[in-house]
Amino acid sequence: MIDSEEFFIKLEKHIEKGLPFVAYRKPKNANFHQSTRALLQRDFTTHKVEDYSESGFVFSPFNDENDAFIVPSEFSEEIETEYFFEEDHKNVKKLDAPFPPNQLRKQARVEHENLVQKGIDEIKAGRLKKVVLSRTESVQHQLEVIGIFKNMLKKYNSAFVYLWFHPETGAWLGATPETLLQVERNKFKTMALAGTQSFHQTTHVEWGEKEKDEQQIVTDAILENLHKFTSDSGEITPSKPYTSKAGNLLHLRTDVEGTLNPDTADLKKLISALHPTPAVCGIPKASAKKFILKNEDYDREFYTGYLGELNLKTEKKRNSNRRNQENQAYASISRQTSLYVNLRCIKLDAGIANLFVGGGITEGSNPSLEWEETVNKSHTMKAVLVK
Ligand SMILES: C=C(O[C@@H]1C=C(C(=O)O)C=C[C@H]1O)C(=O)O
Repeated sequence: MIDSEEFFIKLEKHIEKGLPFVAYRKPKNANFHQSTRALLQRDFTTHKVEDYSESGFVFSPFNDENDAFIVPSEFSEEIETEYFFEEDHKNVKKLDAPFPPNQLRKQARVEHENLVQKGIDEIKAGRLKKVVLSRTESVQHQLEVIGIFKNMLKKYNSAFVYLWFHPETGAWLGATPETLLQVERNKFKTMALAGTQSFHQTTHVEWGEKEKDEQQIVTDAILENLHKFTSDSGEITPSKPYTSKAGNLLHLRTDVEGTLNPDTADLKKLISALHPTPAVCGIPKASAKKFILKNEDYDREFYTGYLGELNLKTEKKRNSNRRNQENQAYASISRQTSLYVNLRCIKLDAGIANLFVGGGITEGSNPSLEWEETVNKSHTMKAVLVK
């Protein structure tokens, strides 16, 4: 553990040199704050994931035909610090004023509503059941990259917050509420996250039939996709759907966990069975992906891809509430995979921040409300671009 000043100086030096690195913090767990960690690669070599036996931090695009990058532990310095604030409970301010002029927004609105309508038509024609459609928005920002990252760490305790830099991908930052997959030994966890509404001081809210249906579709698809990895000797248990807060938004969420059948569970196959999930792509997966690649008029790149620790050596902290014998087990070293879906993210270009926002479309979707949802989602990122 180093102090946070030294931690951020090390990141800055890496940025100056243009070397690949990642800094990140996992979501707060039952009020227990996670430390902020970084993997700082020592040289300029580009490493790609080959067979998912690698150890390090992976950064994978939406389109899984393209390569996934990795900052390997083997060639990196690992550092860790404590850096957190109790700001998460506050509402994220709506920041419409300083951002793009109305003219631009009108055009963007029409374009996004047309795209959503196209998706609805495709669903009504019976060719798709659900499709997630998105757009990008470019805004100017005044803060340098570490300042934006610190803002994310301050504001979003319950998200997975990261800053990724690689000379081949550029700088990306995000605060995502969505787990793709966590695996430790033969235990796994994932979630079905879909349905969105604004947060107004309470998480005790009602959900409409459209949101409940949409979220159930995602849960069912995840359970079905995982079945072959858990059947026979493994098991899988979904929670009841519940409301989960993410910045200024609420989502409907089901946690799924279980044990894997060691004969069929292979990390590469498991990831490709899940990614891209119906929470960011659609159903059926292949046709939804095709529709997205053809009809969205920009390249998602790493937005709605996944990222996180891959087979990373982790020393479990002792838990003083447990009996001695169990403490022994909890102090052991294991390999952990902790992957998140790359949502609520920003790609930085000199002076410009490109934001990415989307939403799930089903037969009952309304284009104008879908536009509003993307505007609400964009506040998560806009709020960290200002002082
Ligand atoms: C696609 C995004 O979010 C996804 C879509 C959601 C929805 O349609 O309600 C909710 C959470 C995410 O699974 C995004 O944030 O860009």
